[in-house]
Formats: sequence, C-alpha cells, structure tokens
Amino acid sequence: MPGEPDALSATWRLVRDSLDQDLPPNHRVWLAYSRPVTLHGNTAIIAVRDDFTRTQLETKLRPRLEDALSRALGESVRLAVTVEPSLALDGPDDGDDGTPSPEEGESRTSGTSGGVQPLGDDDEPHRSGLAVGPSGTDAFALSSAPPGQPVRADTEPPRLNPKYLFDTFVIGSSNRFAHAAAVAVSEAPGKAYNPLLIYGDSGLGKTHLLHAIGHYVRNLYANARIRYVSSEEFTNDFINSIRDDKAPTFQRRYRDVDVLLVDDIQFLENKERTQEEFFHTFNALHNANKQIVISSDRPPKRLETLEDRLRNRFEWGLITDIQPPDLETRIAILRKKAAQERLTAPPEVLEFIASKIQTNIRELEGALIRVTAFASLNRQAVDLALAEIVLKDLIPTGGEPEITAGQIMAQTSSYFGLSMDDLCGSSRSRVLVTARQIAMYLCRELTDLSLPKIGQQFGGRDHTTVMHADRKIRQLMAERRSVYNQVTELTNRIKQQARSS
Ligand SMILES: Nc1ncnc2c1ncn2[C@@H]1O[C@H](COP(=O)(O)OP(=O)(O)OP(=O)(O)O)[C@@H](O)[C@H]1O
Repeated sequence: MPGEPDALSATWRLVRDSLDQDLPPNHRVWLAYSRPVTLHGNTAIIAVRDDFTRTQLETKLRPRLEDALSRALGESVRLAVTVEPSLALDGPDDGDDGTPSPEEGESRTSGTSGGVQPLGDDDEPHRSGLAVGPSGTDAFALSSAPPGQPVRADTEPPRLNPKYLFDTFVIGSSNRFAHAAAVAVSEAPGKAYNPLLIYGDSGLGKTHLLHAIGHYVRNLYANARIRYVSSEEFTNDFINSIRDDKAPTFQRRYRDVDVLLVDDIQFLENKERTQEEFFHTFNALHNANKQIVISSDRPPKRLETLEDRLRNRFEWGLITDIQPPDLETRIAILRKKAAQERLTAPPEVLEFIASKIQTNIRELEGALIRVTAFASLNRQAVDLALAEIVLKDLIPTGGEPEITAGQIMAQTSSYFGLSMDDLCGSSRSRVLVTARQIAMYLCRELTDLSLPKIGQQFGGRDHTTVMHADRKIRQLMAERRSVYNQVTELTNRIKQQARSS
C-alpha cells in the first residue's frame, strides 16, 4: 500500500466520515478543508488550507487520525500535515467527487519535486513546499514518537526563515547541482549524501538552501527534529555550556536531532575546542545516520586552519559549490522577488538592475527594494530613468573599498547625534531603535558579515534581532520618506569615507 495515493484517497474519505460523527463542528471544519496527498513509506501526507488548521490537526486530532488510518490500512501509519493555501479557495471537500485526484494533487504540489524548476516563469507566490520522494522509498529512521503520541513536545522550534523555501529558490546553471543535492538529502535524510557541504561566496543562497532543506524535511516527516545553527552560535552555545556546567544539555541539543544544518562553518577556524566538540557531534550524528548539512564560504581544503580530521570527514559525503548567477538567473530572481514582495517593476528595470549587480544576490534584492521604495515615496512610476538615478550611488565604479561594521556604526551614531554606547545599548527610545535598526540594515547591505556577527557588534544581540531590523528598515523605507533619505544619505557618507580612507 505505501506509495499508492489512491489507497490513501479512499481511506482518507472513510476515516474522515467515521470521525465526523464524533467530532464537534469546529473540528469537522478542519477536516472538511483537507486533502489526501499521498502515502510515502508509512507516512500519510495530508494537505490543509492554513497553518492554523495544520497545528490543530497536529495537536488535537493526530492520535485519532493516526489510529483510524492505521486500522484502515492495516499497519502503523504516521500523519504528516502540509499547508496548501489553494484549499481555502477551493471550498470544503464534500467527500464525494470533490476530492481532487491524486494526479491533480501531485501537479499542484510538484513545485519542488525532482529538483528542477523552470527558469524565469515562476512568478507565482510560493506554495506548500511539499514534494514527495520516489514512490516506495524508505523514509529515514526517525527517532520520533510512535503513532498516537504527541510529537515535538520536547523539541525546540527549528528557527527557520519562512521565506527560504525551495519554492522561492530560483534555479540556474550556477546553483542547479547544489539545489538538486539539497532536495535529495531532504527526501532521504541520512541516506543520500552525508554530510552535504555547500560552499560559495557571500550572498549566493547557501543559507537559503539550508533553511529550505529544513522546511522540506519538516513537511515530509512531521516528526523530524531539525536544528539550524550558524557555527558562531554553535561556538557561543558551547562556551556557555562549559561556563554553566551544562555540557549534557548542549550535547542533547545538537546530537538528539535528525537533521543538523550548520551555516558558515569557516567561523570554526582557529577555535580548537569548539572544533573538537563539533567533531564529536559530527561523529555521533553520522554514526546514527542522521543528516548533516554544512555551508562554507570556501571548499574544505581551503579551510586551512580547520583540523584535518574534520576536513576529511566533510569529504565523506558530497561537496558542491554555488557560483554567482548568470544574467538570466539574476533576472529570474528579481522577478520572483518582486512577485513575492508585491513590488511592481517593469521587465526593462529588472533587466537593468540585473545587468548592473552581478555577484551578490543580497545586493541584487537590496537594489530592487531601493528602486521601488524611491518610486513609491515620490509617487513616480518605476522606470529606467528612475532606476538609473537610484542605482548611481549604489553601484561601485571600479574597485569598491571594503566597508567595516565599525565605520557604519560610527557614521550612523554621529549622523543621529548618538554615542556608540547608545547604539549598542538597550534603550528602546524610538529614535535609538530606528538608528540601531538602520545601522544593522546597512551592515547587512554593505558588508559580508553574517547575522550573528552583526548581532555581536551591537552589544551581543541575537541574530534574529538583526533579521528583524533588516526587514523593518526595508519596510519603513517604502513607507517613510525620512527613513529612505536617512538610509540613502548614510550609505553615501559611509561609501565616501571608505573611499577616502
Ligand atoms: N537562487 C536564489 N533564488 C532566490 N533567492 C536567492 C537565491 N540565492 C540567494 N537568494 C537570496 O539572496 C539572499 C542572500 O542569500 P543567502 O543569505 O542564502 O546567502 P549566503 O550564501 O548564505 O550568504 P552568506 O555567506 O553571506 O551568509 C537571500 O535573501 C536569498 O533568499
């Protein structure tokens, strides 16, 4: 029976009908807007219309559904719930012919399946991010709760950025292999390639792929325990665990997982004790067939001060790189970004931006945000003339000097008449919060520093604070002229200072 969607469709209807009798009306509604997707191994994948319904099914109905499905199918079945927003538009499934056929189901959710998306024509908002592995493939051995028991009760949320999905990742020749490898490890964690190591320059999508793996595994295997961590956080966590005498808690946190995603491994260089701890973490996970995915800004052999034994282990699995995207891919990324953020920009403007910014996708996105924010503030149409004006300051003319977080922070504090202590301190006054957020945003835009590194510069703040600041300023730039002007003025000053120093 596994792998046969028809078996699930018929069974799901029966299960739903039988439960309907016993459920209160508000619970029945959750099931009315559900759709069987497929059986994958012994996991029944069911789509629902939104996150709320998914949570309700997972927390309130899981034991009953798993029990009923297991009885109907004659073997122990686990439930995996995925979100498919189009179900809300389709209306409730009346249980007769309203259930879409498995084929329809496959095509509606196939955006991530098989690893290849068409380039350039995928402007629609992202869908569920669900795809299934080849029919009949063994699901990996999850050390999860057996059917009928609540899951994730004792695990921390994996802290994944909801926007970094396979569905929002544009594929081109520069990243096709890395993307395919990422999909493969998600579909068969611990089995396809272990570890998977993705390397490439800053801003080319490594973090995006790591998060996409996390989301996709989560969609396929509802019980999977996933942990995303930057190597800097791993280091800090390790140091704190020694300080607080909490080594066992630390070890559990990183070893009792099914998938460990470690970003920016290069920051482990020169940290001998942390490297040793990571070595043991790696071994524990690898021996237990748990998946490890690592990103790095360089290939392992160029991580010169990383211990040999660690570098050797990275070579056990698959090493793949991401290169800067070609022009077509850059245009496709901008198109997707514009659709996702509901930014209107004609094709020639997207092509212009893509032709000017060639090596860093973060900068590419930043340029699009600036152009559309400028147009919206001035109530002007987004056209080529406007894009040229806005990008004039942004685009390097010749070799651009390196900008440091220190320069950005010094310029920002003097611009707002604050001290560096103010900028790094904990005051929540509005002016200070905005100044701090602008400085963080500029660090993100003008330097290659990772989120945790930026957080550290601002008095040891968490990387999620930096992520929030980045989002907030992007939004404010489009809403408030003053913020747009401040950011533009500051960018100019910082670049000027860097050129003259
Ligand atoms: N192929 C892609 N399709 C769509 N968006 C992309 C793609 N590659 C990168 N991006 C976007 O570019 C931005 C930068 O990517 P990301 O943070 O993943 O880069 P990175 O390689 O991890 O950089 P760093 O090493 O500096 O952390 C993100 O907003 C990401 O969503």
